[in-house]
Amino acid sequence: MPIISLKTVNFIRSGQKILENINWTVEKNEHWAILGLNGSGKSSLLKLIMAENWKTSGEITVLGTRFGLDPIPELRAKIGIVGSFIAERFRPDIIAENLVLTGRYNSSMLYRAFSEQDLDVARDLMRQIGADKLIGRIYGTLSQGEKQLLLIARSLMIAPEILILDEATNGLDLFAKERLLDKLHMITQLANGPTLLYITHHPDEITSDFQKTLLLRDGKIIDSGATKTILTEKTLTDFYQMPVDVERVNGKYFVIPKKSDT
Ligand SMILES: Nc1ncnc2c1ncn2[C@@H]1O[C@H](COP(=O)(O)OP(=O)(O)OP(=O)(O)O)[C@@H](O)[C@H]1O
Repeated sequence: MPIISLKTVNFIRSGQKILENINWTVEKNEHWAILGLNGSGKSSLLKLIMAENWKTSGEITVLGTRFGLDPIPELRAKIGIVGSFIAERFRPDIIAENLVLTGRYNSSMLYRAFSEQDLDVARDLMRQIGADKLIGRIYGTLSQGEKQLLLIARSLMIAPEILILDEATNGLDLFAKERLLDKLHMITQLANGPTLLYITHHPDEITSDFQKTLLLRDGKIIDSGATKTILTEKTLTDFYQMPVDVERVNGKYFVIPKKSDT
């Protein structure tokens, strides 16, 4: 049974069709990249899956929860999210491991009493993903890359079944980006690790960890399937509606707009 199923889903706001006729299924441990230009509906799609947006019509089932029929709060506790709209929710003076611990309560502050043992669990998680140097650091003083790493540790606090990364490499330099992709690779190797949904503008970030890719344009799925059949010159030229070349270097896909002769 798929862990995510969307059938003829539409999402309309302010009279605008933001997502139209979305049909998509995700199987457990099938990691997906979602590629689209600005405003194509990528964030709206992930917010639908997390029930932060509510569908206008169609059927959505995520981890066995049928939207509109089953309770949603338990579902949210099974989905981890990393993205700038989460990063902005924390006070700059929060200590790194305390921020990681907030993941357990799906909140941006620690409202409840917590013990040193609780913080040890958070610290262990930070060590597991190679963020040990951040233990004891103040969130507001961290670099973009360090903040992203912390948010990944936070999202793993609940051992999520689905981990959504929304433009997680925003603001990262070349090497920090590579380290983050390596961390994601580590996560795909975890026993009982989450299924990843990786939202990006950049095809070169779609590593071999992402077996499937979905192309979104103007709120519609233009194509989806095995990454190697999607990230081709023909499919991407149709998708971008601009001629592009696709080059593979060290297993990465680089998409280069073709220059016109004039
Ligand atoms: N609640 C809303 N009301 C009105 N319009 C909305 C709403 N939410 C999203 N939109 C519009 O829907 C479109 C898709 O937005 P969305 O944020 O999903 O795109 P995106 O692909 O994530 O873009 P980006 O790559 O720029 O982050 C945009 O034109 C946006 O302005």
